[in-house]
Amino acid sequence: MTTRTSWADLAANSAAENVDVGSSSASNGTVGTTSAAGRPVYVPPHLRNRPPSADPPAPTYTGPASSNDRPGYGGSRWAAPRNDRNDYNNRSGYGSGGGGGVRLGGWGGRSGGWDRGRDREVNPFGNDDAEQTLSEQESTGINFDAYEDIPVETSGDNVPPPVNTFAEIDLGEALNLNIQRCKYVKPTPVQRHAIPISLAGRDLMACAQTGSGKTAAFCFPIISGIMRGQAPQRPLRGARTVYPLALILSPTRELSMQIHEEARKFSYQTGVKVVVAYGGAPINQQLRELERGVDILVATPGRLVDLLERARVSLHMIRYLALDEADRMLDMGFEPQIRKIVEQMDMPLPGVRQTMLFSATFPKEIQRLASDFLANYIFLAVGRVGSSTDLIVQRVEFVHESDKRSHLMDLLHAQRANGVHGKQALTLVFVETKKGADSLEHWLCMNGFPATTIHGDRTQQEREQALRSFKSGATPILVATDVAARGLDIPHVAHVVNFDLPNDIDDYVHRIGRTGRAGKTGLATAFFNDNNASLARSLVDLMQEANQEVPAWLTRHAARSFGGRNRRPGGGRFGGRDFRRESSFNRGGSDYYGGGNSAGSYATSGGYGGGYGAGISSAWD
Ligand SMILES: Nc1ncnc2c1ncn2[C@@H]1O[C@H](COP(=O)(O)OP(=O)(O)OP(=O)(O)O)[C@@H](O)[C@H]1O
Repeated sequence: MTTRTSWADLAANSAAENVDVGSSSASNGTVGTTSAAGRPVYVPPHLRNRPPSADPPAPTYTGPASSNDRPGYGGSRWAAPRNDRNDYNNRSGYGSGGGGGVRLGGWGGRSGGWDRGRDREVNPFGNDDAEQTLSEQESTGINFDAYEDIPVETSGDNVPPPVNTFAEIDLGEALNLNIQRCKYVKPTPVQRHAIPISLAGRDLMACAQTGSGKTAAFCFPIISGIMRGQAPQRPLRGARTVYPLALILSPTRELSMQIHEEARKFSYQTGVKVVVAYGGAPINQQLRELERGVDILVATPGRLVDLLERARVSLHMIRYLALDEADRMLDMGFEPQIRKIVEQMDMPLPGVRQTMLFSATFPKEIQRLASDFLANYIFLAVGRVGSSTDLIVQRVEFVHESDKRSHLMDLLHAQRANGVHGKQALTLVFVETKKGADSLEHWLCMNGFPATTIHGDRTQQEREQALRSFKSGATPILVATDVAARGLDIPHVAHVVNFDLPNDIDDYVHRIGRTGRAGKTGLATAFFNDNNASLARSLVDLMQEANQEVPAWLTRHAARSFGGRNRRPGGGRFGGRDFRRESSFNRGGSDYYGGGNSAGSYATSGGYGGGYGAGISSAWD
């Protein structure tokens, strides 16, 4: 099913909502797990990790459900099934089919902040008065029209319909208030589709443009699900083992920190506690934070494996698993660690937990791997790199290796002369190696352009300091390796320069996506030479899709090149398309993408109507 979506149309529907649209530039949360995140009040060990005392008594969650408990489409896995949409007020928890009206009652598990009798919850919005926050914050005015006509494609079995407004979805009052505090007036296209899918309890593989709000798309259903679910009874395995209910994995420390900051804002005063754990920072501090209680754990894979091996974290109670930048998490480097976490520890199986995979790119071979983690999932594709919107102007210039520095200098001088290089206009320069990053930074500084670097050889403290200095505009040029290519949401990045182009077109997509975010425009310049020949064809394809001007010399390069890994026929307007379309599922000849009903034949021929990963994999073996 392909639907056309107009954000402009949605503007009319959001009249009932009274705040202006804006990005979350209100962000001023603390970075990492500093003690400022909450002033601890002593809690005896036997009372730790217990649901807050104000919670109503609730039925016990007794660990992974039996196969009979696995819900099909239409109900959350973690709440009592709800047949009558009117009786939710009588229940302490309920499943949501998504798409209902605003409901204020029926939230069984939690209400209010997690600080009750324990830690004090620091206001991540930096302002204790919510009303004041709403009225006083300056609107940053996301350009919703920019997303008009964005192509959306969904496939899978019984896809829940999208929503037009947050008000249509029953996320819970406390979360709705935080959405307002973030100044999110209406859902972005990926949120319109992904949130109802997740609220319906479905597994999801979602591929949506950079900067289009994927973080909220997976955070909202998780927070909402934990809020409405039953208060868990964590096993008493060891006083020091903690049992998060949701796990969000991301490939880099900085991205984990950013997701943590966002999730803390979304979960403010909901009773849901978010903790982050990542490498390079003192583990003891993170352990202390975990001991104070955790519902949602945001982590990088390496640090999480460490915590699991020390038996300080158990995944036994995981109800929600989200992988951000999922294609990166499953590529060569990370896959063994991810498999260990997801398949070899004590995490509930696919179909028992709910799994959500998000990225702006989803190569088919990675989809194949990823589907091991999913059960009867829905594939969602929403646009690609500002594709139909031209949010990012892409320029490619032929620059010999030896001329790159002087060429960069020319660009920066021109920028300065044109006034683009003001305090708020930041330039992100991608290079291939850590050594190259240091040496370019040094050279820029020597030539009067304040720059800093972020790469894997710097200490975590240095990395964080560099990012802070760049974000604040104190050092308006950041020279980075691919460690900064994914996920980082830095307002005011006006220009991304690919000083060294990556070998993979998907990496290019993520890099240039550091600008032109949330409806804003940006510029991406790439230095191309003969060393980048293998990228030529996919670069031309991508630029054409995005209505960019392609230089004739690049088209000639593309005509000469053979494509290889980077040629992705059929990718079309999206960063990926459901690989099941071309797999053995199609052998029966049924077009299960035509609509919800045809999925029946898909399920039958594919043999996983029951919604289990094993069925999926056997179908292509
Ligand atoms: N509904 C909304 N209304 C306004 N702004 C939003 C909305 N949802 C998200 N945003 C803002 O859009 C920006 C980009 O969001 P986010 O970082 O989640 O993008 P992403 O899709 O994860 O990008 P990437 O692919 O680069 O990781 C953030 O500043 C976020 O606060």
